[in-house]
Amino acid sequence: MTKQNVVLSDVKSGLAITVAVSNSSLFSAAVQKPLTAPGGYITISRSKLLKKLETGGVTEGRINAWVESMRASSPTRIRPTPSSTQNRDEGSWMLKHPSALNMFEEITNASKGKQIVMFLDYDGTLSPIVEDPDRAFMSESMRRAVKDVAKYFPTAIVSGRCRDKVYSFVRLAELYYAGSHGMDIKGPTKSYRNKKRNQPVLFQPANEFLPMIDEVYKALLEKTKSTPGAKVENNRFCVSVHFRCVDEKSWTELAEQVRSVLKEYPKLRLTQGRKVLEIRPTIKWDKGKALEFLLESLGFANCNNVLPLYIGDDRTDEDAFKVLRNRGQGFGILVSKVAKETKASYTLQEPSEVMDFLHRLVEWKRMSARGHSRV
Ligand SMILES: O=P(O)(O)OC[C@H]1O[C@H](O[C@H]2O[C@H](CO)[C@@H](O)[C@H](O)[C@H]2O)[C@H](O)[C@@H](O)[C@@H]1O
Repeated sequence: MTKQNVVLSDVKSGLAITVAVSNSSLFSAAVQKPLTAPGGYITISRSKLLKKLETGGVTEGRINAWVESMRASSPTRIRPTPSSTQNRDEGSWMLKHPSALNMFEEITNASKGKQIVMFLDYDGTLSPIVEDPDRAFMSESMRRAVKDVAKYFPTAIVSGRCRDKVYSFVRLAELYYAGSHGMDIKGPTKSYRNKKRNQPVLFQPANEFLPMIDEVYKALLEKTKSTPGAKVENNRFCVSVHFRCVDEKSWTELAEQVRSVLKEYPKLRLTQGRKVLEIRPTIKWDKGKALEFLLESLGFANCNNVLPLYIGDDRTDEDAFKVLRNRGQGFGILVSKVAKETKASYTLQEPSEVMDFLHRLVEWKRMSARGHSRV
């Protein structure tokens, strides 16, 4: 048996991550050739995974910097008419990160002889950003586009949300789902082609943090209830504290409330998203690791015959863009209307452009399949 693939289980002990299940049997659902991977084992040591990324303590300075960066991107600060300097900066940014629609041929050319694997973030990528996180629905047309993509390419949703929640929005059983920033991974429950039900995959490296996350969720609910508009969302292996509906004047106060709760939990850390602070375990696991895990489990460990495409709009998606850059494989595509520091290669402006891109990919695949059948 080779050590080629990582297959890690949702074992009760949480982090004893060695699994005796053949990779190909776990991931056969939406996978096409050449995805018949040999089974394999890899053990990731508990200590390596649990190595803290930083001390759990979040400094006041750091919190203030996050609040400042949220303010900088808030509509009250963005000037409606960009100055010439801004125009120039946006122009050079677009040269560095051109539109994935304009570069479509380059992308498909790079995929010659390779299997495209599609990774999609949810909020701000498949659904537009809205005020109420519980109402971030995906349009029917976007659902159809994703469904079509998954007919041709293994497709995963990689989200900061709780896996069940993101599944309830997407509702496509043929996809892979990596919820809680990749800390909760499940394979397709339905094969698109033969509708056969498969054994779901589970990988939950932060299992032992569940009681702590639950506790901190309750503490945050209590602590922030005095701040109008604040919303605390339980994402199972992480917690989000939303600033979007809070008066900007109270952002520092809300951030301070978060910090005061967090200082009791040195094993948890904070990251920042779009008007949200996210609390998660200090394990070395993020969306980038989830991407690698899925690629390896699909049989693409150390392979040249794969082209991963990852589309996302958030800071947390940068971990995945970085992995693709470091591998020198595939492309990160950032969804953004404004210039941002990013490791992505290309950009799309908004979810409607993401849908156009998915449509073009399906159309291109159909055309090339027809072309081949004529030869
Ligand atoms: O990784 P993602 O799928 O992008 O999830 C990241 C966070 O997305 C959600 O919050 C964001 O979208 C909300 C709905 O549009 C919006 O109200 C909020 O301001 C955004 O930050 C989700 O609610 C969070 O739990 C996720 O962590």
